[in-house]
Amino acid sequence: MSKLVLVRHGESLWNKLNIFTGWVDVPLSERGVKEALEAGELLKDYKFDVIFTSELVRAIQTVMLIMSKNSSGVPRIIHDEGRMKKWGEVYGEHGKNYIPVYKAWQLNERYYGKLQGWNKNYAREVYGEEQVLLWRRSYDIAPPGGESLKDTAERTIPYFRGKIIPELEKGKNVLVSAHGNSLRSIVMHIEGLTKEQVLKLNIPTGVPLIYEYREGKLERIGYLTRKGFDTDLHID
Ligand SMILES: O=C(O)[C@H](O)COP(=O)(O)O
Repeated sequence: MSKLVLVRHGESLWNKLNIFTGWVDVPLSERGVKEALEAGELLKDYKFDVIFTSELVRAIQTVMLIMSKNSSGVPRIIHDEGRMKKWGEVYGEHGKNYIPVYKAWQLNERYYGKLQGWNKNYAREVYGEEQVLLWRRSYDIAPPGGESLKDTAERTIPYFRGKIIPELEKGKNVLVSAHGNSLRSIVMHIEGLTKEQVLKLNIPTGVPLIYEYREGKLERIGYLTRKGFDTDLHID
């Protein structure tokens, strides 16, 4: 049996300012750093064999802060090409003692198009509460020039099935660091949620969501909190 741990990055500087972020590459806020360290504390005895993160710095920071508390090994970013790949090779015994970290644009946040950089309250004033909620939470309504959750799923799910599931099948424990909406699309897929249910699914920042992989199936264990497991997905 292997484990899958999904984590949404800690609060970013633009989450704090309530600004649509999408693919804008902004870092964690101080609170986000604390959230990531706290997630690391909760996960400190988990053994990870492989790590996946989006290419955005807030997800990379989160996973590295988590791993700074973890004793399973040293995370090492795997680069695909050029000098970064060649000159980053490791020789000798430490060549084996690391946890590979794969960065994938497919796990990036939903592309928010023309809304990137807009304050969410200002967007509500201009377009109305209901419209903005549909852009943020509906399954197939895309924000202007951006991706709907369905569009996002068209890149996250093939990656999840093609790269992440095979690691679980090999018996590896996997940590994935990504974003509110890229994770909503993955959780929708794992849990078989309907379009109506996904509208109400909000994934909290920095709280690990744990699954166990058994006989080809992912079984939810729950959100790992200081008080133990919260088994509810909180679709209200
Ligand atoms: O991209 C963003 O602004 C956030 O990461 C997620 O935003 P949302 O909660 O509006 O989908």
